[in-house]
Amino acid sequence: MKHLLTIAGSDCSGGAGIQADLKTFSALGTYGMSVITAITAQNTQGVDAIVEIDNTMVKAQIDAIFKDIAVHAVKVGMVSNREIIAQISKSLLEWLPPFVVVDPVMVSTSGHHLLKPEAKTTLIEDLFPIATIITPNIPEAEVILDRKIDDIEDMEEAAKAIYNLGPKGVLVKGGHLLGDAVDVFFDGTTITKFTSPRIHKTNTHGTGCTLSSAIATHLALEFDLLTSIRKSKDYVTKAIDCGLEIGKGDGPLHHFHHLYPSIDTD
Ligand SMILES: Nc1ncnc2c1ncn2[C@@H]1O[C@H](COP(=O)(O)OP(=O)(O)OP(=O)(O)O)[C@@H](O)[C@H]1O
Ligand SMILES: Cc1ncc(CO)c(N)n1
Repeated sequence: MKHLLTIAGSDCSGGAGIQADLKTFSALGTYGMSVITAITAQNTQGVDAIVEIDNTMVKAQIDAIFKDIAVHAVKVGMVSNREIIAQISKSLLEWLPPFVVVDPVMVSTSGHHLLKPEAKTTLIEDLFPIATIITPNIPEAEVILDRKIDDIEDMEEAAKAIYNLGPKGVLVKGGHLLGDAVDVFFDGTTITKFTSPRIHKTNTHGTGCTLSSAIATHLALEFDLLTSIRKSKDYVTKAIDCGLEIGKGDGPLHHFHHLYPSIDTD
């Protein structure tokens, strides 16, 4: 049994954040654990309120887990502010989990800052260099690089430029473009594109959280990086396609363990 840890924010409506991560870990047959960095009051329509957790409590949660339980991979999501980011970086450098997937969550679809704008530099300097892979969506890649991304060629250039900020791999996600959902990966030598047909459904709340947790899970299950991305994209595509009609806005994904019977969980 592999043990997965998410360090992220709570989404009380269960579609994104910690809740999406834990559902993904379970659906893929692993044991999930969580360090909560912030509590959000949100639903399928938007974010109403955010409370950040004190960084000493973030440290205490991380230490409580690592001093007792082996962690086979970590996913980092919403990290809110500079103090929390610096603490996570310090703690991960101390405990050294084998894989760290960083989803640089910044602004919710409804326009709320899930990362304080002044914390962007700390995110880049403290977390990118310890990441096995980082998974920005197009708006996040634009903020990281301070440039526009309009097409797949721009995504390729962005993946290469973000790679120079220190992660071992960069996946620029194409959910925000039109046409097929194309994600672009760069590992320092080769660009690889992952394409799936765009699903015309509104239940896409939490796609990014789900993809990054699934990548962390497949890495823990000892798949290589490219296979982990491919299997994770397949998981997200199926989970969107399963179509849950929950809430009045952008609904959540359906995490279906019986779609993935082939994963050996011993
Ligand atoms: N309508 C869609 N049909 C098929 N795949 C999609 C669709 N929307 C997003 N994806 C895929 O879902 C994954 C997440 O990409 P996306 O760009 O939506 O991330 P995100 O914006 O971080 O997600 P979130 O909604 O959690 O903030 C990518 O693999 C992307 O290609
Ligand atoms: C807690 C949380 N993390 C990440 C996202 C981005 O999907 C969100 N909406 N909420």
